[in-house]
Amino acid sequence: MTLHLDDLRVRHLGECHYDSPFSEMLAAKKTSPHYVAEGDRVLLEDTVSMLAEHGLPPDRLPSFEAAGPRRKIYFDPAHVTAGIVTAGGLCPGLNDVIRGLVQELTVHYEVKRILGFRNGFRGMTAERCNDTIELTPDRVRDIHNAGGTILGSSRGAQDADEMVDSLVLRGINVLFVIGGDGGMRAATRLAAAIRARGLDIAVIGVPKTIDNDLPYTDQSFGFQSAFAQAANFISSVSVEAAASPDGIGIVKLMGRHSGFIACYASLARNAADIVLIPEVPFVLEGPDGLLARVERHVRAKGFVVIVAAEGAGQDLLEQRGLLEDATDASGNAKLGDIGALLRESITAHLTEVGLAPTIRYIDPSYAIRSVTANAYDSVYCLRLAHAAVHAAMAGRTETAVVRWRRRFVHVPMPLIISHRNQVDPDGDLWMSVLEATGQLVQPRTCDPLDIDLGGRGVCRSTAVR
Ligand SMILES: Nc1ncnc2c1ncn2[C@@H]1O[C@H](COP(=O)(O)OP(=O)(O)O)[C@@H](O)[C@H]1O
Ligand SMILES: O=P(O)(O)OC[C@H]1O[C@](O)(COP(=O)(O)O)[C@@H](O)[C@@H]1O
Ligand SMILES: [Mg+2]
Repeated sequence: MTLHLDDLRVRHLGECHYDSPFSEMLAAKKTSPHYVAEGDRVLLEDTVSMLAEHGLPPDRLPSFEAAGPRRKIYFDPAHVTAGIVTAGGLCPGLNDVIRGLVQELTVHYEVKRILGFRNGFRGMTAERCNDTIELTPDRVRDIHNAGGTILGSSRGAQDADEMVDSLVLRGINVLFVIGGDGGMRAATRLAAAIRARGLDIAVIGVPKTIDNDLPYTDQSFGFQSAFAQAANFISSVSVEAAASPDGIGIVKLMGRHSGFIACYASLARNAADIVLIPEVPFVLEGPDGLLARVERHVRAKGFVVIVAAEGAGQDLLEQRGLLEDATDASGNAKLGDIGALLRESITAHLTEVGLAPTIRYIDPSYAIRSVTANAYDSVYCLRLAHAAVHAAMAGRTETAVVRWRRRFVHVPMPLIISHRNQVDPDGDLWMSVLEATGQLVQPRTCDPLDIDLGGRGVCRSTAVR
């Protein structure tokens, strides 16, 4: 999709007339390698060839508005009531973002009232109209020490008009939505309903996804903490598989349509022989199939470690009638169990060829996303929260704050949901995975002499990858 400068312009509620608390501090600031001045923009693309292809002068090149404080703001902070909602699956760092929003709103902008909606958008329905928590600096002081979200979260559709009523009822004029693709879709619809009624309410999104499936953002917050946790399970399964005769280690990791967690967790340990992701189809049978590859690994080095994203191989499950055509409350596809299919088909195949496999299968599931944010993600969450507050106070709306090529920028919300971020099979991440696992080459079988000498471990070097 080719984007033009105008596609990347964010919506404003109106002119900014109030002095911001940062006015003086910003007066002398200019763009530098470490700062983007408020009037400057950040390029969408970063290679010479992509930029040259546009054939445009620099000020017409597709670019994002820089995030950060403005000298003038739209809202009078004394008249702001802010709302915060967390939607969709959990992700490390949700509490860090909530805490950062509350601290920035109160400390610098001196906003007096902040309400957190309970249990996602559900808390914004007429039925649950009192489902809010008053958020104060005291209330949020220690919340980053726990995973999850103090507000709760949920899936399932809500009526946009009902949610607008709920905002009006509470006098909320600034709403922060921390959510994934579904949450950003809901926020976009909500913002459209607000616009249709001519209301002065800013809606700012902070994209959240452990799957890293939202575009126009560097790795989303919490992703690093989640894949670090996932990597621990790969280590466990590797140890188990290596210590078992004909050991088969399988780890199934979250990632519905995008295999980023599987890729990064595998690279973090560099212990996987095979990584399976939704973006790269594979077959089970035949000389190039997964089963033959697994057999070669087992014969070559005595064991094999497989990391599968939960969305991998769904076509194989469908062919076998193992896929129910169902969705969750938010309309997300319910997946078939690729881990079970691998476990069963590998056991059957290896038994048939005369091996005696020991299967070690781990599905850490929620254990990777319920953890607290690591230090890196905590910093990231805090800076996103600051950017979100600045954007809202400056009257931006239907806008997400993201980090793009290491700069914090504003992205129009419709772009964030325009497509899904996926691992590019032609990209350098997948190339790194192929290099690390050796999936490009066939595993070499051991020298018969090695085997005679009893060394199942003899070939456990990179030489047999
Ligand atoms: N297409 C949509 N239009 C409006 N609201 C949506 C849409 N998709 C999801 N939502 C709402 O957003 C919330 C979170 O969505 P969900 O897909 O469960 O998680 P996530 O935000 O993590 O992707 C749910 O309450 C859901 O109803
Ligand atoms: O929380 P649920 O409903 O069990 O869904 C699990 C799904 O949530 C995720 O963790 C994240 O999905 P969302 O970003 O849509 O919330 C997926 O990796 C996983 O498939
Ligand atoms: Mg989602």
